[in-house]
Amino acid sequence: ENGSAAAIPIDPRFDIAYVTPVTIGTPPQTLYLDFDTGSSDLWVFSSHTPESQVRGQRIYSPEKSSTAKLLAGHTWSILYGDGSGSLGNVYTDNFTVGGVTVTSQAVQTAQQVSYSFTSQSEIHGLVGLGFSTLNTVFPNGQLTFFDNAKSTLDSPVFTADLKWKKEGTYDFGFIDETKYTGEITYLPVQTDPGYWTFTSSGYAVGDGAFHPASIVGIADTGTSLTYLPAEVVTSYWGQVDGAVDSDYYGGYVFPCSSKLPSFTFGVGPANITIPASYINYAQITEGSPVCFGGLQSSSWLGVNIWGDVALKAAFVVFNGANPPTIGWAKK
Ligand SMILES: Cc1ccc(-c2noc([C@H]3C[C@@H](O)CN3)n2)cc1F
Repeated sequence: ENGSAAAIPIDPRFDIAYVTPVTIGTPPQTLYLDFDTGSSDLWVFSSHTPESQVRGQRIYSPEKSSTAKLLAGHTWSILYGDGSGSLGNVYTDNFTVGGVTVTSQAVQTAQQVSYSFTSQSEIHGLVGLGFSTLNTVFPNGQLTFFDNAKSTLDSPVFTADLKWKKEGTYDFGFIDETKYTGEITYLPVQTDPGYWTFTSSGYAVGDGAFHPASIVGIADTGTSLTYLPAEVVTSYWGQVDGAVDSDYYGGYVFPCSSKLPSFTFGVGPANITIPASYINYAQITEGSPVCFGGLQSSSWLGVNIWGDVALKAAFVVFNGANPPTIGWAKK
């Protein structure tokens, strides 16, 4: 059975993250989770999360679900790129997204969450859509929702149609031709260690010349911004008067009044253009004349990350066939 679910920006001012409604258990408990192609744990705020660490989030209570089963002796612990993290134990239960149901999905219940999760009341947990090799459950790693659902889908794919400051969609099992224009360009995916890793064929700043290059990076719906090699972001921000790479603000900032160039990245023989508006990410603080860039250096990360700032400029197909591929189309 195929499915489609909303990807809702959690903040109307800037696209810090997107959440998607899911139901867990019997009777169904609805939570809004952050679908993250950059990790592979499905975890939720729960009745096991200390009240001091819960601030407005909806919780999953396995003890109220007749279909919940404790996965005895199993624990998990995960750390995200920004240093946040969570840990806990594991149940299996019915899990439904946009009409697609997995009857025995490993649902990781949080017994601890870091402060950045506690302070983000709109995110009630994560659904990892990376490869299951990244799952942190011990002693037996668990399968992602997509890996469990794959065999029931018409096609072993899911697509991301994220939007700028608007609600987009995640589709499961099919490719909706109305969501993109032109052709989808498919690229090979390196699945080791478990990210959707692909190689971009280069970049251009604004209407400038295209620079052929091999930029190896991950497609990561759970990361807000896009992080690329220093020489790429230096040539981009070099076109913006007053832009500086600020230690104080932790990245490239620029005068909010600046006219930014767009940014184009190669996907095989094709390309995707990120509009300037997506790169004018947010004011440092409400009303500040200083703005934070959506394109940042990956130098300190050790990996290039095509996060939401790039993904929302495209229709992206995560093809879980063997071998997996990733498809990019304009929209
Ligand atoms: C509070 C909070 C913090 C981080 C994240 C988060 N989710 O996905 C990711 C990226 C980074 C990489 O680890 C995998 N994908 N980061 C979500 C949060 F709600």
